[in-house]
Amino acid sequence: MAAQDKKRMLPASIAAMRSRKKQKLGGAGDRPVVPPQPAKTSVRSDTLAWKDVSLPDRLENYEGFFGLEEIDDVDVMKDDSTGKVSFLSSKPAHAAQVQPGGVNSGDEAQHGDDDGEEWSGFGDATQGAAAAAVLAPSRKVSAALKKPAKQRKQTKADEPPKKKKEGNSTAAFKTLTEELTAKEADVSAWRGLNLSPDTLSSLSELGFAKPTPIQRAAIPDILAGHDVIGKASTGSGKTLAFGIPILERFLELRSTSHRSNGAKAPLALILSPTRELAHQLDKHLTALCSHGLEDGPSIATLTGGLSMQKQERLLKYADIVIGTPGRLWEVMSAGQGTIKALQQIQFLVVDEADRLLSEGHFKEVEEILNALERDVDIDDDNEAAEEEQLAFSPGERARQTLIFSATFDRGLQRKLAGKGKSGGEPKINQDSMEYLLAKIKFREEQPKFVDVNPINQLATGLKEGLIECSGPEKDLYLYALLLLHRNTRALVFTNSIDAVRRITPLLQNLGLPAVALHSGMMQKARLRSIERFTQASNSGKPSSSILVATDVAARGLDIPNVKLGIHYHLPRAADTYVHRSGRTARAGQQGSSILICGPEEVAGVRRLVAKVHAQSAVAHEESVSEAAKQGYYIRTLDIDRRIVSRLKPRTVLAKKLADTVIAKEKAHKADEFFRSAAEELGVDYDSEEFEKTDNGRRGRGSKRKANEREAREFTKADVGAMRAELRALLAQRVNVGVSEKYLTSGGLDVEELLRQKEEGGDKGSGEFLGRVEGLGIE
Ligand SMILES: Nc1ncnc2c1ncn2[C@@H]1O[C@H](COP(=O)(O)OP(=O)(O)OP(=O)(O)O)[C@@H](O)[C@H]1O
Repeated sequence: MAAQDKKRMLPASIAAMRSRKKQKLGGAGDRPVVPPQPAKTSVRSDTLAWKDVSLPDRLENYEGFFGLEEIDDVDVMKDDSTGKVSFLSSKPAHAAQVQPGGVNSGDEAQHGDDDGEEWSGFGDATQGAAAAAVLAPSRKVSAALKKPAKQRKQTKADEPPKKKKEGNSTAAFKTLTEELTAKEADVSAWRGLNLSPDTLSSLSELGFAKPTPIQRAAIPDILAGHDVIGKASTGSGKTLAFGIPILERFLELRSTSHRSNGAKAPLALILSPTRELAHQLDKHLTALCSHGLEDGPSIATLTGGLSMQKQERLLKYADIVIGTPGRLWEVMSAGQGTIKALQQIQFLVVDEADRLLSEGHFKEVEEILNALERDVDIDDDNEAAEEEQLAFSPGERARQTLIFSATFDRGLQRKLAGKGKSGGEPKINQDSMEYLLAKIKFREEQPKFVDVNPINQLATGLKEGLIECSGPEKDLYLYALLLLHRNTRALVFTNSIDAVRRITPLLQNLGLPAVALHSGMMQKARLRSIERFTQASNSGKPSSSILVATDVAARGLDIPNVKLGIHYHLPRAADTYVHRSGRTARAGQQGSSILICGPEEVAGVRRLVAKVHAQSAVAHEESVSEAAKQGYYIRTLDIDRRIVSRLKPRTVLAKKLADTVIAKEKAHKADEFFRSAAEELGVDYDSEEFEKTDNGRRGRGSKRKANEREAREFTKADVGAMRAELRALLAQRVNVGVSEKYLTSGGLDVEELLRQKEEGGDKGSGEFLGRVEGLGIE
């Protein structure tokens, strides 16, 4: 951009600055007091020491804007009557030409003479700081602000962040790490993988005596520099299957490279489909990298819901970057040099790859993959800097791509395993995993496909069963199941946020320790829920904790000792069933997965579960539907319905209470909304009148609306009375029909009932308990 162009644009930018300043100061009369300053002389704008301001890497939306310059310590004077502007500086720039008479000449002069109004910056600065936008030929002009450097709040922006120690990132996963920190183990079983002493000592401290099958199979291939697509059942240690080789490479580079403590290009980028999983990955890798290591890699986790500035700062100094696609793309697009830094990663990991493509992530994943390609976004004028940056990573090699999941689309699996049908290229569905794989530039033509569970996608310690009941009875059966698993960590899956919002208070009203998790919650509340859920039974003796969640909790979450997964709503797809069920029976433990189905859902769910079990058909080249036909038949659990029906009055009341509170909150919010809308329009709003009009409408949801209306009309006293009644019901013993022992408000005395059973007590009660606890399928 020629100096001439800058000069001609300045007046407009100053006008823009001036009008903003007026808004902020409320006119000249409100001008802040300017402290004494060194003598300043008038200089020409084009002779000032303008400095380039670095801009975000991607500027698609800036409409021709291609440069920004700033200047500090300059006062701008404007004559309101003539529009004439002059610049006063205490330290004229190298080439600054002081003008006789103190008035600018050149283009600025056409704005008239100076009448002395002093422009003193933008309100919170005592010294003016100006910045001029340098534009493309469209000649649009705008102005931007920057406080003088010395006045900028002393943030730690320019300092490398303190290295995160294990446990610092989010309290939510603290307990997870604590549980990881078991006793030191003999790690001789890892020897064959040729890991460094540092990594072995870390594994020993974590108590991981031997590699899991996916670790044993994938680590050598990754260390040998191959691209790897890894498939293994849920809870089988996939995180460390890619985490250990990343740590190995870090250690290798650390001992030979010029990596310093300053800003650097990251070594690995890990994409995660959910925020919770991203934070958990952080926790697992932090645990791996901080045990037994003096100076391990720095990890930055970029997820929505938390401070973007802080995450951007951490990113500058990170060796390993973990991110959800939305936030990562936001940071990449807005950052300065972020894309270039990320283009230098040596590992790209796509965790839970199939999920990344669903639920609206696809576009961002595609953008990220495009941007990561090295020939994209290279600024021609800046080739030298580019080369310098690329040279920064010593021994740089082409990026390795690692893709992991417990579930891959069957057709793709066959293809990856080299069993794909020969013949013409099939049309690739744009939302498919295959499409993603086509987008990724693997370093090898054929990535290694490592499948350690070709036959079984589900953990071996998992028991499955279903409970059949009518739709409206689902709450009742859920309550009964949870009562029967009183001292258990249980996860309840629903298909909607509304259901989580309804079921959580319902269970709480029934005295159960339920917490909610869904994507509509604030990020901090999400982490708090996981923390509460995780901590509840870490106190020593078993105690129950219940997480009611949408499928945001279905993938990857590694919460120890979850013994029961309940599908309150049926999973919509086979892979969702696998991942939901995979929250239990992890790392070789036992667990149960129970589906609560309406009568019309049973046939479909049987097919879905059979399909999951029929994965063996893929391995054996049979058709899945054939295998499903003769294959796995999920058992219906035999619950004593008479006993469950005795829990009905309390469940109905607890539901009514929960619905009342929700309806009142909803009404309050709607009322606020209409009131402020009416205010804006200048019309009267009468909520009762509005209600009457609304009542007149019939159609879908009118019964629900009628219930809501009824619930809204309950007074405080009504609600109080309902609570009292519920308390009384919960205090009553529920006769289990055949035993001296009862279900009470404090829950079920399972031990006592089981003891009775063992002692040959009443068979009926024991049957009820025994069948459900053991799922009747042993
Ligand atoms: N070698 C090992 N020995 C013992 N435990 C291990 C080992 N490797 C990992 N683990 C533990 O196993 C648990 C499950 O690991 P991880 O979360 O990596 O499973 P995953 O395969 O990624 O599961 P998902 O498919 O559900 O995401 C974790 O608690 C982890 O600490």
